Amino acid sequence: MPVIVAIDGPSGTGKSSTSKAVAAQLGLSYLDTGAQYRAITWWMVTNGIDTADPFAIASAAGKPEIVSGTDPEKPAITVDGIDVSGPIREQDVTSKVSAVSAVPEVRTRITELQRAIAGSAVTGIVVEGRDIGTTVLPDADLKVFLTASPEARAARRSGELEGADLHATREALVKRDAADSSRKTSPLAKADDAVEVDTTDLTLQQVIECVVTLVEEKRAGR
Ligand SMILES: Nc1ncnc2c1ncn2[C@@H]1O[C@H](COP(=O)(O)OP(=O)(O)O)[C@@H](O)[C@H]1O
Ligand SMILES: Nc1ccn([C@@H]2O[C@H](COP(=O)(O)OP(=O)(O)O)[C@@H](O)[C@H]2O)c(=O)n1
Repeated sequence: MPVIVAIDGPSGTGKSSTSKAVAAQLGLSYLDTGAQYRAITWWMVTNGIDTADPFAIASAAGKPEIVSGTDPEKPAITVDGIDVSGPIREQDVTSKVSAVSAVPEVRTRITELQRAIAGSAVTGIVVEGRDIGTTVLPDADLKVFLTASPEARAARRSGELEGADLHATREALVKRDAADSSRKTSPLAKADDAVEVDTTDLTLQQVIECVVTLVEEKRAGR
């Protein structure tokens, strides 16, 4: 039976790094759902859609064709055949993604894609995001909710960007968490049956081992 693992949590808690490593170690597929929301946001920006106008976003939501790779060793994402893995990480997209992903028509479209990808994973899949355990895959075999202090998350994120200001990074993270947690449609939230792991004082390796153990316990029926 394929194993379905949902990993949710705010930005910088270690979802992507942990999910990729767990999937690679256990021979599972991997899906970065944040990259899909970033990709649709990139398309809106590139096509001159006003990201502050939910009606404009809603009417364009069905237009871009988003294709996600599921190999944890080389995650890939294209929009209308264009590789957008670089551009979707740029500041402009990061600052607009919460507004775009709050639009119900966007979420319906992307959620359908996510369910189709998860349903076709032969050995199973690790899917990471904000609403995977609560909305996208409520019947997942294992749900993990990662947390970490805003200070630790900001330090991790600013470590990735040359010349990043720690204070500004922290403010931007907290603002995005608030927008993602307060939207009406499938907000960032811990599912009741998710295992919460606070990664503030854990190394990435410790978090990976913890999640691998949880998956193995589930597979063994414990
Ligand atoms: N437990 C950890 N301790 C220290 N650094 C970490 C830890 N987990 C992840 N990181 C680093 O923090 C950054 C953000 O991690 P990432 O997996 O992208 O988080 P998320 O997907 O939740 O935003 C990456 O540079 C990653 O290497
Ligand atoms: N399942 C998901 C995943 C991401 N998102 C949105 O996409 C944004 C970017 O997600 P991400 O996982 O790439 O963000 P980081 O953790 O990399 O900073 C989030 O801030 C949410 O607004 C969402 O709404 N639902």
